[in-house]
Amino acid sequence: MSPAIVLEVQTHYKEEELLESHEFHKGVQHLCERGITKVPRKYILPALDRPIFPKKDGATNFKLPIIDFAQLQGPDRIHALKSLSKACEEYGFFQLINHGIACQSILDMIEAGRKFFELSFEERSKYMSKDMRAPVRYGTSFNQNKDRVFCWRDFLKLDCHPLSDVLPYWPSSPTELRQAAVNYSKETKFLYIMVVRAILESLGLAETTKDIDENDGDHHIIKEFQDGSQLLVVNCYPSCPEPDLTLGIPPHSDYGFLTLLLQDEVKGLQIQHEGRWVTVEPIPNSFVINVGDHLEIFSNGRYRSVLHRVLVNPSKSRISIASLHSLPFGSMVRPSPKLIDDANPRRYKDTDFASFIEYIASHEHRSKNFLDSRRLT
Ligand SMILES: O=C(O)CCC(=O)C(=O)O
Ligand SMILES: [Fe+2]
Repeated sequence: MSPAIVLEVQTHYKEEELLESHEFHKGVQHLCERGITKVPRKYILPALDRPIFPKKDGATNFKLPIIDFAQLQGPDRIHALKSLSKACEEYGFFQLINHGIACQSILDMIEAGRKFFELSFEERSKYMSKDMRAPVRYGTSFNQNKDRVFCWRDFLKLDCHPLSDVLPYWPSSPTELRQAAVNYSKETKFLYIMVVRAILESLGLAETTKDIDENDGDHHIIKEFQDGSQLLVVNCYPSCPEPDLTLGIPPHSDYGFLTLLLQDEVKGLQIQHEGRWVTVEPIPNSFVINVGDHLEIFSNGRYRSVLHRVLVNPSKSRISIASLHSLPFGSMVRPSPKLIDDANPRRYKDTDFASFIEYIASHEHRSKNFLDSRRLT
């Protein structure tokens, strides 16, 4: 070992003598409040899993497809649906602009989320829970009960369905959090339903939105979407002294139907595209929307649930808010029969939310393993 590496390892050890292992379960924000200046070993990824930061002058020109929600609702819907379908097939992701949600609702939600992470650890820790189905859950890493290497993120998860049942459990501090999250969850749910309608239409499952309302057939399913579950996840990624040794969230795909993600102005989200990691540039007042595992299954593999991960920043902390939407807890997810024929045989087994929860609770995180377990070979 070179003297420089020996010195680095010694420094890591010294700082870690001050930390006991249970401290890692208190979260990254807590570690930063303790004043660490090095990433503890618990967070250091094996060399091959570490991110490579794009060189300043080597920034790629990657642009995620942009879908204009106003265009989707207007006379040019057919054209917008084609772009939507192309984005879901080729990227699994798109940015939605002109979505109609008031800027103030978005700012209020981000601000309330940020304030939650500024509370004292004692206050935050009231919401820690190992129960994956708890209506509110404050925690850290990806799956802190299973992860061998921790990741550099703390989270607050708020179950939103049905709102009247879960609301009394949500944090009462900061005082504005409940109201901001109620408004935000209702508005994102409405937007989600509108996007689902467009997605069904783009898959050729209805000629027009009007048919979706009138035909019972496959489209009583819209009702199922309306009754579906919604989870708000406030992700907090404190600034990190050695961002090239760790990740905010390791590569994963989202399990549900669609995720509507709000990122603040600090970039960090990367998606896997054509075999490389590309950074999603934040567009102010837009949503990043991605296809989840359930939509990949429902579309029989036509729309892709794509791996993504989060880089952390050496000087800025970052907040993102993911609104994860799925079918109701007990519903079966299966390829739509209309998308299966001789040329496109069924490619996935039926699945339900309960088996997903069971799967992740008992497996260490590894990329797309849940979806892989549902594939018919
Ligand atoms: O923070 C981000 O940009 C992504 C978060 C994410 O992937 C998730 O919450 O599933
Ligand atoms: Fe995700």
